[in-house]
Amino acid sequence: MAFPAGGSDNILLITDSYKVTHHFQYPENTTVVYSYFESRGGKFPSTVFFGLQYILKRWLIGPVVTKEKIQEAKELYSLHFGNDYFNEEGWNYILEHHKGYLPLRIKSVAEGSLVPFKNVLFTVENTDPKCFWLTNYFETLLVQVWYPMTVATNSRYQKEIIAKYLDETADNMDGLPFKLHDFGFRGSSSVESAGIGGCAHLVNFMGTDTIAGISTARRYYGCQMAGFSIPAAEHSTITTWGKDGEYEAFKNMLTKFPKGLVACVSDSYNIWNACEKVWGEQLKDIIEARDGTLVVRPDSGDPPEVVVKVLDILGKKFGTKINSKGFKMLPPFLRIIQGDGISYETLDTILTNMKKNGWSADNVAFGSGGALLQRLDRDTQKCAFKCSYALINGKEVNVFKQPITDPGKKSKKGRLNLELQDGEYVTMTEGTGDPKKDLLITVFENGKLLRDYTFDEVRSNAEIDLVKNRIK
Ligand SMILES: O=C1OCCC/C1=C\Nc1ccccc1
Repeated sequence: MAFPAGGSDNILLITDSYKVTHHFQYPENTTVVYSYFESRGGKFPSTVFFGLQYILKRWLIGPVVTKEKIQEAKELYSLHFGNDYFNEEGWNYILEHHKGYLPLRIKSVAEGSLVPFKNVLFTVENTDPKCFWLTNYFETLLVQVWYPMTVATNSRYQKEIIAKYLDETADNMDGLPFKLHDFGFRGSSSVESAGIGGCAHLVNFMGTDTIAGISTARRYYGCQMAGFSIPAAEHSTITTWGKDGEYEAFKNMLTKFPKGLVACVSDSYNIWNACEKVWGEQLKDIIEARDGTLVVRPDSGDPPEVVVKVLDILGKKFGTKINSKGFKMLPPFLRIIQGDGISYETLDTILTNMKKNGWSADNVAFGSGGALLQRLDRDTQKCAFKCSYALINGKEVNVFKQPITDPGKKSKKGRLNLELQDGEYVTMTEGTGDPKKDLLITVFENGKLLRDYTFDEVRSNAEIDLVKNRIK
């Protein structure tokens, strides 16, 4: 998919106001500013690096600087500051000497990599000595990678929890890719965010209702179909049949979708009655004869209790079998999806209660919305972008901050490499790294994308090694 050369967006406006004044503030004869991005720590010990490619393709590749954009920015910043701070000369230089392509080099760890915090994830430096001021101009945009990275990370750690319970209570792991379904489109702050976050979740899973995420994977990661869904009811398609019409509504679901998977929200009035009487008696024969699987969806109540109670009722009505790990399984034509109150924090409580009551994790899939795509911020993984090196008057300077008021905010010094030593990631600082061992790959240089990851590659890099992770 060719990308519009710079598109219609004005990249000169995609920054923080104060950065427009920073070209005045560096030392005289600064010719290189080199900065890096890291997770300093936070909720999860490692981070799935993902989403830089989206930002590069969406905003930075091609001749993104034009005469018109310079003019628009000049006018806007003059009004915004009430003064003439805009670096017109600097941007005209990029237009004239680089034909509007950004003279930057960005090196990053492979997308999908799981990297422990406090390791360099990507670096940015100017490739033209006159454009020292450009490196940090794009901090604002590049640091937004915190979002896809954090969604991919949060989603991945939920995958590890589910994998653990499947390992302990299921015959195999085959169902894992479809165990956490994205319900988060409506709870996202924008269609663009849903696309980015929805795509990030699909690094780890194959089930989603967030179509925007599918579109993002198609357009930015070359993946024709990154996720799948099935016919499913919502409350309106049940409640429009009336309080006394739930049997008709449910029967209609089974009639209109006679084969394959079909999900039906069952808590509109009384889920215990729905499971016991409607699914368990009135529609029992159709369900048992059906060439497919009915997925019952609770959507209220205390999740650990509700899931087990629904399993118990359906198990009593339809029977159960004990699997190879000694846990109960519903018949193959019956499953549950719990799409309410699901998050990294609550998954374990539900799965442990199921296990305590003898139920295999394989009976249930989960849906997650706001917690999956929205209840995160840049601080969740403490993402930061800092200058660590500069060339001033031809002299190399290792640049750093070390606030007396927060040692945790100390930044790394010098040029950085990311290396594997005894299977562990190590960040080499102050230029001590071996370039031949550097895992930071040049993905962007002078407006060109040098490495285009496929979604399959990203997924492969992010794969959970179930043997390595086999939780004892
Ligand atoms: O029940 C289901 O079974 C599996 C397919 C999706 C699904 C429900 N989707 C959904 C989307 C957005 C908000 C709430 C639910």
